Amino acid sequence: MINQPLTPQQIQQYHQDGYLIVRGFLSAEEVEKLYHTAIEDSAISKHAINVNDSTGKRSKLSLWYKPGDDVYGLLTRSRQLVESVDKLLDNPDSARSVATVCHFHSKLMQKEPHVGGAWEWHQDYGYWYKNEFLLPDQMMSVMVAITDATVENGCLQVIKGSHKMGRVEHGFAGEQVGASQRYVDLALKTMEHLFVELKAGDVLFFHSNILHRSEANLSDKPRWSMISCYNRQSNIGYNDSASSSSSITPIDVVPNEALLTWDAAGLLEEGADFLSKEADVSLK
Ligand SMILES: O=C(O)CCC(=O)C(=O)O
Ligand SMILES: [Fe+2]
Repeated sequence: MINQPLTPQQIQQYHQDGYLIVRGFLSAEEVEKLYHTAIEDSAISKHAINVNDSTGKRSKLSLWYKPGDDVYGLLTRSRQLVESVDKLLDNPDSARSVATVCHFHSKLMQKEPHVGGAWEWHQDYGYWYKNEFLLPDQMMSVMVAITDATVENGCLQVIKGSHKMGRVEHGFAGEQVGASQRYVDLALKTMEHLFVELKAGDVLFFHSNILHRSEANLSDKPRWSMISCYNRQSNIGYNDSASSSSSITPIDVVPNEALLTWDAAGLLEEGADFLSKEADVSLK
């Protein structure tokens, strides 16, 4: 894992564009460990949820709230990741800073070859608004590429700078929540539409209000990624009961080397708070 703070230029770029790519964030050895766990840990497949897109293609994801001592938990809790997030989130109380970064949830996105479905244009805050979080600048997502993500296998797409629009109206699109097509079309008149291709080990930080989508995976290659969502402790989700308050519990930060050197646990079979589809208020 790289071991250096984000630069002022990177921070400025995030605020301007609504996203920031950090290439080579993870080493090949770290990516290998994450990939093998994704394939081998039975908790991941056991708790996978299928989400259909509007054409009936199926995306698989496993979502959990409390980050544990498994390799994914150690990554989301790593000093490098948490300090980077801290630099990017709005901070009402600069004195406390890193100690106020919380983990809302993480999900392992499994876009399988030929099967993995598309995601409609949306803002993550389109979902989270329904959880009654009030402050979108205190929330963000971090996508870690576990495999290469390309145009062919359905990489993420963003509308650069669209986070500055604030929250856009969302409605249902199949089993997903989608942003108002009218506002997406208007945004695309002046803002740049970009395909975010990532190499395994690259990391994409993105604002909760940036408009993003992805296409189905029509290729022979899997597109796996982990998306971790972070929140500042001061931002209370008043309708966030499902997450047993993980979103306002400061992260127990671990050293960067924990991912490779600690004796990682499995993703807990029993008692781990994986999401079931029925429990998600933002999908209702
Ligand atoms: O994995 C993707 O392509 C997008 C998923 C996404 O945006 C989400 O789950 O909020
Ligand atoms: Fe999203």
